[in-house]
Amino acid sequence: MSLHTTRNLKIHQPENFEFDSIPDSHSWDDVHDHPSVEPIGPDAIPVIDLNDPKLIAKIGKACEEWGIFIISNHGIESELLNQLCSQMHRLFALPAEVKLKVAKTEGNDAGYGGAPVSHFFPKFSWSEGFAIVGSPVDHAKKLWPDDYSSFCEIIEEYNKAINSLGCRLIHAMLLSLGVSEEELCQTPIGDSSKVKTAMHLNSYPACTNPDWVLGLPPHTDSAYVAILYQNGVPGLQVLRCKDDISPTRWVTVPAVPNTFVVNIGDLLHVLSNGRFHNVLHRVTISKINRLSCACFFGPQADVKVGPLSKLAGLEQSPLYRPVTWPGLKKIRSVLHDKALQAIKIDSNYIEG
Ligand SMILES: O=C(O)CCC(=O)C(=O)O
Ligand SMILES: [Fe+2]
Repeated sequence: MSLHTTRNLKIHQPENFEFDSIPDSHSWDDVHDHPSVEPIGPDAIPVIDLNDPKLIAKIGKACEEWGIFIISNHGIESELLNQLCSQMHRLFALPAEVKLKVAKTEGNDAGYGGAPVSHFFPKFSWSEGFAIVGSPVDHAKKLWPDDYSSFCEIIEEYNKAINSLGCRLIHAMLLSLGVSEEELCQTPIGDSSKVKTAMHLNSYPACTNPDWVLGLPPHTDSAYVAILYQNGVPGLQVLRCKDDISPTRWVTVPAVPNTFVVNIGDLLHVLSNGRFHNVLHRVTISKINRLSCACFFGPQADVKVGPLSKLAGLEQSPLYRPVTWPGLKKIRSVLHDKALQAIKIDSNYIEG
């Protein structure tokens, strides 16, 4: 088995997902640290219709209580989603040596490899990924020298559609926090020209014995918000902490056709002064190949994000120091899940 373990490419060659038995390198000890439960009863993940007249209130409640929700009636054509899915199949079906031509390199977030979060864990994830930041054309030319344009066209079309959906959702989230329509454009997050996206295509190969493998280990996302398309195969789980009814558990997010999953990342948790829940999530594996496309929305590199002054006013003091998106990613690359702790107003952490 050939393992690629350079800093940005913690991944093994894709053809080697066909193991006779799960090797120790891919077998996680703590997959069953908490029970996995179905999304029913009090654990039913909110489903929000974007045409709902009570949209703002429902989104605000879901962001506070769950940090994740499913959206329907989003207006993105199912034909475009099918085409995106076909392009993802086409990409991940390429021979390993072709995909490795576009492997991520030091200091470059774009390209083929594992998720950045993988480096904190001793085991390998059962997944491969391809990150797109800006145009994918240079990478696509290396992958399909004679036919790269169909991939780029679909990615571009999807990017446009998901961007306007993302900005619409961010606006609704800000309105739910009490920011007025007039104030929206004055905040960097409310000004859609200042919102930046990154797209992660993920493939989670089928596994005959999936009980002790993980597609992605537990993590929060650094961005404001992520919008996830999944190919009809469930796998994503979110952590719900112990409450009056149940112990701490992993709730499986359903894969409802023609919907997207929206989850809150660290930067919206900071901006909302801790009101919105940056939900911890992971990906489990099944006997069916799963594909997903996660689009992350965050501020331009030079924008500092701190608690909205409206929320961190007289009644509640600000909890966090302002931070840029690259700044937060850098702190996460050192401190992993303690990064937000480090930017708390009362922390002594000094950025290196
Ligand atoms: O594939 C998924 O369901 C989730 C992906 C994810 O969490 C990520 O890319 O950060
Ligand atoms: Fe994530």
